[in-house]
Amino acid sequence: MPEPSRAEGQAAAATTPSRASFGQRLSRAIADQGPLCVGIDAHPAIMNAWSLPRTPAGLLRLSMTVVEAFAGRVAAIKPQVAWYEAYGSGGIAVLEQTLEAAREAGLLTIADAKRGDIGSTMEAYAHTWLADESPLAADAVTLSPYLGTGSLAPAFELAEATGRGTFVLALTSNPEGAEVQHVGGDRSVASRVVESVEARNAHAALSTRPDRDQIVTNPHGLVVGATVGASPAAVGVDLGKFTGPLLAPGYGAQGATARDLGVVFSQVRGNVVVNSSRGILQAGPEVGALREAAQAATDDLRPVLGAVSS
Ligand SMILES: O=c1ccn([C@@H]2O[C@H](COP(=O)(O)O)[C@@H](O)[C@H]2O)c(=O)[nH]1
Repeated sequence: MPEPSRAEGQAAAATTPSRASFGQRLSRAIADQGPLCVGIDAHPAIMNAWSLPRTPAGLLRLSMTVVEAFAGRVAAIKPQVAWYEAYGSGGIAVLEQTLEAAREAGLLTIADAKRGDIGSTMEAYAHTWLADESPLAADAVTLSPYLGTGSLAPAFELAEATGRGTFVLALTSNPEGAEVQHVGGDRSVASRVVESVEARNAHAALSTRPDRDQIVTNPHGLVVGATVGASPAAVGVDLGKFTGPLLAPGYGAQGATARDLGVVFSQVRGNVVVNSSRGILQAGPEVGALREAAQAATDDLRPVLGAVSS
């Protein structure tokens, strides 16, 4: 691996062809395709339902079918990195191929890697997911702030330098998340994470609020589960004031509905991307059936989360 450093980010900025920021690209994709993000989760139940072997070849078939089915039809795809790592080096090679195929198809990718470590190690994670020359570069990566949001700085810097994005776990969709994220009441752990990510967006200084076309340009987003109900306000998180994109897992297989999303994101329009993995993939393996499932989800979500015209 080439030496990752702060200088690398600056060098990358100098060589990256000028393109819209991740926030802009995602916001436009949501406006054009709707708020759905299809997750690639090679869960055994899905592999079995698709009659795929649980091998790198099966994983490749699943992944390429998702890219073929959804390029130009959903806002983004979110490969769950854990299911690629589960196959060792063969799985990582498939992830590289998947990210490349999505890039060529013009489909935005969010690598769900949930990385977070001390700053020096974070430089390596940042390089892996966010450097132009990395075979695993995605449009954005999910990050865990458990070692302190400041420790994620190498990823924030490289994302800003290369026009990519980050999504930091704030209020996750699993019920156990509350035991850590809600601590502190209206000055909760989650609210402090949100504050730090917002400060980083202000530092990136692309914009302070959606412009009149509801385009959110800032690169750093949050993961806020579709299942969290009215808890953001209760723990001091005002999503209406947040200026980056929001990634909402939990719709579909985890039980959250469009109505639930309307509660969580009542103050937010236009910059929420909603993940559904098993809920969509269970319609496969036929491309037509997958597209129908995605269209039904998009039609369900658009009235609740679509951009408002100004
Ligand atoms: O808070 C979180 C953060 C990430 N996830 C991930 O999203 C998908 C959800 O899959 P479904 O099949 O739609 O339930 C999965 O990769 C999770 O690791 C999450 O669910 N909640």
